[in-house]
Amino acid sequence: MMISVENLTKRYGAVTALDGLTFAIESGVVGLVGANGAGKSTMIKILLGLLPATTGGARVLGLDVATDGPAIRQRVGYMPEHDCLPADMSATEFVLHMARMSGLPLTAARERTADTLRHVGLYEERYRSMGGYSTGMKQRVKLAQALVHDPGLLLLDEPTNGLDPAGRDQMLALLRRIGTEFGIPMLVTSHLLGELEQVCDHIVVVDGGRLLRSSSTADVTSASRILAVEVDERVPELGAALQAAGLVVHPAGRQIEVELVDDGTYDVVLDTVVQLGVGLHRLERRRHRMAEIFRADPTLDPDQNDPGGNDAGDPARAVAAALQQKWAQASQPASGPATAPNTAPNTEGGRP
Ligand SMILES: Nc1ncnc2c1ncn2[C@@H]1O[C@H](COP(=O)(O)OP(=O)(O)OP(=O)(O)O)[C@@H](O)[C@H]1O
Repeated sequence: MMISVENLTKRYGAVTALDGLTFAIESGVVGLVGANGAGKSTMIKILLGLLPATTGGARVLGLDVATDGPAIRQRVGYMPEHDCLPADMSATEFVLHMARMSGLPLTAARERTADTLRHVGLYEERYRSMGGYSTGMKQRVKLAQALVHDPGLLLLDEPTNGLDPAGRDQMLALLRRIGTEFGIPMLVTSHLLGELEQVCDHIVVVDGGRLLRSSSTADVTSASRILAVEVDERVPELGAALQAAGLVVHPAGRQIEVELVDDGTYDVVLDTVVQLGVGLHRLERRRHRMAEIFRADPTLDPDQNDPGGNDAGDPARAVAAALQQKWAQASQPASGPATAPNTAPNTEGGRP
């Protein structure tokens, strides 16, 4: 078991940062998502054995956070949220220092430092002082120092914090590679659900210190009650014809999205396509995208709350009840066949 948390509560005086959380994660890339102040950093510090829980407990890689903190920190790589890099050191000096601190002998530490800096894409700049680094480069040094001792688990606190959209995408791609190619399990925190959806196998959502949901990404992004229809031509005419046939349709670029009423909806779409004489490329139930679950309510939309792709505007705190309802709606199994005949594979899955 990678992480198990049992009835975990953490209070700072009158502030309850974590409130009776229970969840367990076997392995893989796990996202811990919540608005700023939801308790994510507190959770990571408890998992590292750096901060005692008020009540309840947790185990990391089978070790008890209350008693095995040093052993956990030896086996786990930690990337802190805030800037913590000495400006006058180079990436090589710093990462080498951290490798030595974790107990690696000098030759092995030198080799691991060079390899790790290459993996995170910092090889060229490795001898420059970090004071001159961009935010993206600093985030990659922080990731490198977490990776350098070949940990059994990575705990990454807001690795995309402060990055522009391109920098975010690069960091997410890097994390995905570390998770899949190197097979290192990790817990990644973010206040942006949409970006965690891209890299995580499992998502844990916290709000105001309480657990809203812990489930696999595939469960959350279960099939929606929307049919995606793609034809080779005459898209607007098909939309109008489907509307005339009594269906609710939404144009979506070169596709049309049709609200699924029942199994008969498939027949109406197929008949209409045949009548128009156009070629059908795709007809299938679309999967939910996580960010979409928030979209109906702008205060819960992570992208709208973070329009510039940076943390200038903190997202509004999620409203627990509304959020829970949206999760529930999104994961309701819809009836009817998952795909219609003659459908192409669903190639979605990237960013909305
Ligand atoms: N040392 C502390 N003393 C008092 N309150 C604290 C302390 N650390 C955190 N808190 C409070 O606990 C709550 C959870 O904070 P935490 O930093 O864990 O949240 P977070 O989800 O990581 O948010 P952020 O991304 O902004 O760091 C917040 O209300 C915060 O103000």
